[in-house]
Amino acid sequence: MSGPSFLEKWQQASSERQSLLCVGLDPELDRLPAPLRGRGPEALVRFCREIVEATLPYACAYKPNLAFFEALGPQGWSLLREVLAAIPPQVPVIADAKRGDIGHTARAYATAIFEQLGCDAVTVQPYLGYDGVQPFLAYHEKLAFVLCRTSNPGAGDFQDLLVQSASGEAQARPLYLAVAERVRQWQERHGNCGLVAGATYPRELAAIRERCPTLPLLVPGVGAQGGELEAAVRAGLDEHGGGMLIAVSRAILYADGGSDYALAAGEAARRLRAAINQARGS
Ligand SMILES: O=C(O)c1cc(=O)[nH]c(=O)n1[C@@H]1O[C@H](COP(=O)(O)O)[C@@H](O)[C@H]1O
Repeated sequence: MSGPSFLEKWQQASSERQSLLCVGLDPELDRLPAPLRGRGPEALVRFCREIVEATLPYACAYKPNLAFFEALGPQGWSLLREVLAAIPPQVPVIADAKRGDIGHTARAYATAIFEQLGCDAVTVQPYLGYDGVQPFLAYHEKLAFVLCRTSNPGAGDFQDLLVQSASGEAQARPLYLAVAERVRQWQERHGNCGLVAGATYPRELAAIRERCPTLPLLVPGVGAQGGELEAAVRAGLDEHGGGMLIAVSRAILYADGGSDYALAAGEAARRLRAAINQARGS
């Protein structure tokens, strides 16, 4: 029998901790705090585990970005597993992997992330269309966050291009809104979709929320990327004052570069949760 779904874990963790904060785990060897620097990959695992312990009271989810573990070489995957083992099973984990490929390759990616790593959700890109995402959605208890309007400076290069459906029925709209509309249709069929929308673009985030009133939104870009927290929260909330995860990595991980790093990370997470809740009006 399978355990609780991503949605069940997220709702439980979010309401228990009164939190929409998702802590991003993006560790880099040369950014480790002074007491751990130069002590090898095991120090990186220790760092992540201490960050998890310190932020746990304030987090509704964790989001390790696989790139930072893959960058460690052949050991990366097992180091990631050691980090994941420190996250209590009732707290959901989103593998930030930004996968997407032709169907049978996407199936292999989904197996790796959901069955081998045991993560509860994943980030995917929609460029290949439905059959590139469907293998992830086939895991009913998991969730796929589809990139919609990303947080980076080049986000608009493609995502803002105006597109029209081949039949010409719908009005031309930016590609990111066409993605949002399509993912809303996938959601009706599968029930386990979400969207990624950057906090750095609150206007676009609001347009996505308007078209997708009930889809879970994963919202990175607050902190190191300069996204304005209050504007993002207001733009992304659903009608129940939730429905989003504000994902923050560096502003928590590197809140202090000295020996107080874990304490400082916990304090940064506590403040972020409070600021998010203030913007929610709760
Ligand atoms: O999918 C993501 O999480 C993501 C999408 C996006 O549009 N922008 C974005 O920054 N991210 C990820 O979110 C994290 C942001 O990290 P910080 O800027 O340090 O909080 C990184 O792991 C990014 O890869």
